[in-house]
Amino acid sequence: MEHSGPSDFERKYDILDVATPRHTILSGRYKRSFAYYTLRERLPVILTNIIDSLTKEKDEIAEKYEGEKTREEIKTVVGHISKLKYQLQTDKPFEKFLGIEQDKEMWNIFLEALPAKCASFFQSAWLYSECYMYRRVFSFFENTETLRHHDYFFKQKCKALEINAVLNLGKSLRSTERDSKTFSSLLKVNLWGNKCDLSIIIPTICDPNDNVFEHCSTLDDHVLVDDSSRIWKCLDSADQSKCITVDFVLDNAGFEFYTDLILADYLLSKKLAHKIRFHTKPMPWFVSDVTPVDFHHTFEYLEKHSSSHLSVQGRKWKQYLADGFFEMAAVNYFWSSPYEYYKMREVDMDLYNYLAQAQLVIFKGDLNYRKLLGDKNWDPTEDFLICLRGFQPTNICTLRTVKADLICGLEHGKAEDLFRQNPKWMETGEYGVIQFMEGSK
Ligand SMILES: O=P(O)(O)OC[C@@]1(O)O[C@H](CO)[C@@H](O)[C@@H]1O
Ligand SMILES: [Mn+2]
Repeated sequence: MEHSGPSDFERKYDILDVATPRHTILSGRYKRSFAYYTLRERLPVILTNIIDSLTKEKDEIAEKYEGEKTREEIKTVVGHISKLKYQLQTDKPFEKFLGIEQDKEMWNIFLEALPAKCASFFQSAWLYSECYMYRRVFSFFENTETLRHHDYFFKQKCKALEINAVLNLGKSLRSTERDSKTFSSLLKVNLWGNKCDLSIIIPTICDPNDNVFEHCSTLDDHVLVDDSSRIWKCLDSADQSKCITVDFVLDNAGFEFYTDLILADYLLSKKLAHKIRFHTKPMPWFVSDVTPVDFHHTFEYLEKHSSSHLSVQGRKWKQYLADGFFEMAAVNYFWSSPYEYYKMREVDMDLYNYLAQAQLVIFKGDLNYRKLLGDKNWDPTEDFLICLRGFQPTNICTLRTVKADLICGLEHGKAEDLFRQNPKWMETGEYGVIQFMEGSK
């Protein structure tokens, strides 16, 4: 096929018809990157879907909030989102936050520090553009009078909870032993729970007919790094005379969060931990991420479920919350900032020290992985320690299905094999990693 020259868009916005060069920050500048595809194709659709849901549900929303005033504000917000979509599609520069955003100082300091030539959607690091878009959308709602608490992703997150896979998993949980093999199986169920991410709808293990445990064991050759045994040792050998805390930096609501609760329950019931702390997002984030409302809604949903498997779990976990064995950590805006985690000490030392109290911090999902590594096209065999660039508050691990084109810690030749099988293997969620790093003493 004759190679067609650069399109007007590529010429106008200086897009290079290449994949992301090795050791380079992921960016929409590289046409053959997942960043470009996300910015060009996926994010405009996500913005359009928000506009559509606001338009279709305006009567229901007006009813829920303040009638005519809310209708007017929906119109205003739709206008803002339409303008944001235009800015995204024409590579406009990021704008400072000028409203009542609680974290606007942190965001404006970040935006001011960006070199002007890298401060627009396609010229910036993909991570910054994507975080900026979701943060900007929420600012339109938080600067209204009647829509400040409206979660425009809530219905989709509820659908991700009300699926048979939750019931299937609840039923398929056998009596679980306190051993590394069972622990590893539960880590893998949790890992594959991350495939259920609403920002990209892919054939997932949320198939209602799946027996999740059996399905997961067939995927073992898709776990590209498996540090399960090191994670087990980190917990199994912990000093039981101390209060052993495990933190979950959560990702997606729905089935994935249910698998987090299953794993958390196992850690408590087998005395691998005495307290579990959950970190949520302070606003609707990347479509599926858990907010405090989603967190509590999940417990209510389970408790009221017609299946005794789920209602017993819901009651037990609500009691864990009441008794302090489960704790939802205080909302922290760092989790909806654009900052990579190696910058946490500089930006929020209190959070870094808070995480340091835990025996283990479990980072869930792909966006957390991108922030751990810093959205850089590392050599796939690069050591996880190098990529973390000093972010070692305590022992950490990541449970991540591969949904973005960056990875580290692979055996030599593995990435090349996978690219030969499918050049898009890093975008499908078909592969995953369970990576561990000791905390720095
Ligand atoms: O953090 P999650 O929910 O696992 O995945 C989030 C995410 O990977 O989904 C999209 C597909 O890659 C990206 O835009 C974004 O980083
Ligand atoms: Mn997510």
